[in-house]
Amino acid sequence: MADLKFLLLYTLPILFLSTITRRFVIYFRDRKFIAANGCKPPRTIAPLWDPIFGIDFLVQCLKAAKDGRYIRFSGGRLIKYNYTYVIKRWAFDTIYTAEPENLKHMLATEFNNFKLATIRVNAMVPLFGRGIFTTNGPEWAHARAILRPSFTRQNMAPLLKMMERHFQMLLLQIPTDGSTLDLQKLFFCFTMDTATEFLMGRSTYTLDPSRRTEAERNFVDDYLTCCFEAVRKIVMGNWQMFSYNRNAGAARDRAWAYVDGFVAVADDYDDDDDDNDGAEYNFLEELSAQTTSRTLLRDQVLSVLLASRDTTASLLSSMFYELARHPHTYAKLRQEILSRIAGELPTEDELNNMPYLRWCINETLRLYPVVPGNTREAVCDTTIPLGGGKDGKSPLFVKRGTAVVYNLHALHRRPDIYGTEVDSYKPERWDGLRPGWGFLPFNGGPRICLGQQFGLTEASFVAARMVQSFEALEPRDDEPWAEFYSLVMCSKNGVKIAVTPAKSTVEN
Ligand code: HEM
Repeated sequence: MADLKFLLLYTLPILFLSTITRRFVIYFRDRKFIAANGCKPPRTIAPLWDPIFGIDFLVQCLKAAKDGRYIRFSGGRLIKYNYTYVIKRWAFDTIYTAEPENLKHMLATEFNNFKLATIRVNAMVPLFGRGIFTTNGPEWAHARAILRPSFTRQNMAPLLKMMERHFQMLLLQIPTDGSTLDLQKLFFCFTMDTATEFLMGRSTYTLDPSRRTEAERNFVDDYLTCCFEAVRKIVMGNWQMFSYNRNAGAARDRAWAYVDGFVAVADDYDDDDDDNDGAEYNFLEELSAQTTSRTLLRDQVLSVLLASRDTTASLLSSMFYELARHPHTYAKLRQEILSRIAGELPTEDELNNMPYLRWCINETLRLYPVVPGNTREAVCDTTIPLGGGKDGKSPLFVKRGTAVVYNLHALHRRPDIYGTEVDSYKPERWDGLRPGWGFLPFNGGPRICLGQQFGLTEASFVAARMVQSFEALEPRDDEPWAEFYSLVMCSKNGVKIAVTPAKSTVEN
């Protein structure tokens, strides 16, 4: 009884007072910071029916995601709210932006003031380990430093040879009798096969069942289970800490064990080794010269697999979705490619010197950014340069821990950067266009995509080989574009087309 009296008389009031004092201190500290940095209140605070948890906004997001239009929905809000707005909930604010200056500030100029979103890191680390894609600060810098040499020293010739072997398998899956195929499915298999061979020296052979073993089949299944689980956790946000998925845990253990097998023998690879599967280049072998930590090697391999496989497949799928619907563009692209490399395999130099091909790729990445939405979290009290004040031209205060969400759907459709008809697929708009921080398919600043050149070369190679192999494409799907958005964005309905084979093709 005496204890309760003590609690009521002293402890609770002290707790209450200290909370109030802390709030005051933070409030005045924030005011001082805001004044010193010239920050103004947000130009736009999006209205919420439920200002406590923002349930109404959450329901709208989930409904849009279910209908395959989440990115269009969230990008549309940014366009409506002048490219930067704030959602204020009881416990926290979130800032949304599609302003090039804000992005440059956050991703480059003030890089150290922002980190990857905690929700993403918490969702992915248990499944993919602590690789470049899931870490921040010195741990990320170390990962980037040991991975960079493998990308900068890359001689693409052996990789193009490897891609051609897998492309031959892809060709065998394409019916030439005018029947319908889903090209997206094939592209995702192709990039799984090339990425695994590039990274571990042994392909998963999803396009070549005659060479695929049980181990590869299981690895692909387990890897996909981990990807789905990561997305599920990201969608659950902070509630993910209460979720437990035994199947995903078991899939993770098997996938790690599979990669560990390659890590263990990385030092022993040589060109004549059967285990090396005839691979002309081995990433793990290169990487093992940078570090002896097997865990680190495995985590980096899984991170790069994640970063490379779905991204390139998504770009190729969206590109052929549009090319099948724009026969004139396809004919023009064919003309460029055949005029330079009619009956031969393309080299890296040739691929890098075909302007129309690059315009088609850029236009695809503009309309269908592979990673269309992303988030950074403030690691300290900081600012972004635009979005404050009545005209939105003043800096906006970003409190430590606040998430800043950026959306490429809105950024890539800004009429002030891209002119008219921003929703149409027009590769010609890239003639002389230099959008700078208004075009961010590979991100920017110190965390810019490490595999940009690899991804562009692989996409260009496959596009050129498709164009050499097929005279015309025909869309076989009347559905309007709907997004399937998991770790990357692709078409919910696949890319259903039919092909007309070319009269003459490449002699291998
Ligand atoms: C069309 C193809 C690709 C696109 C559009 C793309 C896009 C991106 C984007 C947007 C990021 C930043 C993600 C973030 O910070 O949240 C990123 C990071 C990364 N990408 Fe790519 N990527 C592509 C292909 C590749 C390929 C083929 C590889 C490897 C072979 C690769 C390796 C990486 C790595 C290692 C990172 C992490 C960089 C870091 O955090 O420092 N990417 N990529």
